[in-house]
Amino acid sequence: MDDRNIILVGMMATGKSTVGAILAGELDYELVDLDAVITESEGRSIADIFAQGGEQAFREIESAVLKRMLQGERRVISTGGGAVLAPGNAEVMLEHGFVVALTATEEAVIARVSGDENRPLLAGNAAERVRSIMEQRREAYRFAHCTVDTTERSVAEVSEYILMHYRA
Ligand SMILES: Nc1ncnc2c1ncn2[C@@H]1O[C@H](COP(=O)(O)OP(=O)(O)OP(=O)(O)O)[C@@H](O)[C@H]1O
Ligand SMILES: O=C(O)C1=C[C@@H](O)[C@@H](O)[C@H](O)C1
Ligand SMILES: [Mg+2]
Repeated sequence: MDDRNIILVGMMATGKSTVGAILAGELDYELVDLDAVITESEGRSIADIFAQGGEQAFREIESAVLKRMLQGERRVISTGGGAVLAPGNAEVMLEHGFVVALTATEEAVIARVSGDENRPLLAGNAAERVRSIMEQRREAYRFAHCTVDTTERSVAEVSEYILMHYRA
């Protein structure tokens, strides 16, 4: 058994936060939810950061917090859906832990985000936005050490699958 961090990446609503909490409990690792750390350290919501500084400002904060959180071990780090986008972030994640990409079909993502108002990038027609973002990010999560499709799996099954690969 090693002490490597586990880093979860993937599109919005693929279950990074939910599965991260289960993994951290199973391994007795520290849970780091990047969106939550950003909100707490900034003292404002993600929606406010986007509204006040635009997506670019959010990405700069996100990259700085990510790099800070990777300086440690025995952590499960649930990243935000776009944390893989800034240049260099994928490399730094691969260097500091076991990176797992969670995927789901467009239909599953749309169903899971319906009624949730907390995602500024989905403002307007959420289904259309999900389709367009998934198209743009088609390649963005491929760098991970391991990929798990969450569409037909419960969060418990996803966690178990990740643990099996992490321990292998
Ligand atoms: N495997 C799954 N099966 C069914 N529902 C799921 C699954 N994984 C997550 N969900 C549900 O989808 C919603 C979003 O999950 P969660 O917040 O964990 O996603 P996320 O990847 O952290 O999203 P974000 O990138 O926006 O932070 C929650 O309601 C959660 O219960
Ligand atoms: O996919 C994205 O770009 C985002 C996902 C969320 O986790 C938040 O980090 C934010 O809403 C942006
Ligand atoms: Mg999350």
